[in-house]
Amino acid sequence: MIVVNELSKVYDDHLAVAGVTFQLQQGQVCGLVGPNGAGKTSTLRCIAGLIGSSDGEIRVNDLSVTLNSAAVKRQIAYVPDDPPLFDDLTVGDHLEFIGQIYDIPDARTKASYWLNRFDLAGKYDAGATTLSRGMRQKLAVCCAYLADPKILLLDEPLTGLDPPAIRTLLDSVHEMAENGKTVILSSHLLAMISEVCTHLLVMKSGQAVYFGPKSGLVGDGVGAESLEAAFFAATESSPLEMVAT
Ligand SMILES: Nc1ncnc2c1ncn2[C@@H]1O[C@H](COP(=O)(O)OP(=O)(O)OP(=O)(O)O)[C@@H](O)[C@H]1O
Repeated sequence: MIVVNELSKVYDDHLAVAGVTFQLQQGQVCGLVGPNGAGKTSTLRCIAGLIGSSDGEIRVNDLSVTLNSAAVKRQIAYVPDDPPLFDDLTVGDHLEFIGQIYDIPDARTKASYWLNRFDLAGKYDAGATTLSRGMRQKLAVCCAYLADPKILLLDEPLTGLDPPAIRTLLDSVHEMAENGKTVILSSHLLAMISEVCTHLLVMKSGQAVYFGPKSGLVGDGVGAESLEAAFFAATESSPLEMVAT
């Protein structure tokens, strides 16, 4: 479970995240959307404990990200939009490394499973620097899945993926949620993420202009036929009008 309460992040004198509040339970998938510079990555990095928040509180399964940083990090996998792989390691080395540091039983078998699903098995011995952008993204997702975290933070994971990999990613996110994990998925590819999200957090200029179930923003009776239409409606209206209660 993730509880974010009045989160703010200031860089120098720039307010990147301005009092964002939301909660997610086990098994929920939250689509994090908003225009460029809205504060999505900053929010994810604060939750992952990679950068400090300037104000507010973040709790992960009842642990404070600030006070219990190490314990929280063990429960979270964060996949950034430009995964920082180790240049000197192969694809297989990356997964073996994750298997060792997280002490994962049957790590090799599980790694093979994810490599096969993401069509990366043929690259097992390839060096990280020889991978295409999409392959790097797939390897980072495989590493995150292998670590078997309770919480997955995926920052624009679809960027650079081919259509089969996008399908695999979306299917796997759905499966992760069914297995009780909490997932936050940031993306500009609204139509694609819409199918897997149970919740939406729409950000604009650092503020949450909507947080709530997807059904509160998209679908019958709420005015928006698609997440794209809802996105434009939410990001073009006043923040306070759209925050769910
Ligand atoms: N390290 C930093 N130092 C200073 N300003 C930063 C830093 N990182 C982000 N910002 C600023 O904070 C704001 C939010 O950036 P952030 O990367 O969180 O947005 P985003 O919603 O993820 O954007 P995008 O959709 O383009 O990836 C932007 O104005 C950005 O310029």
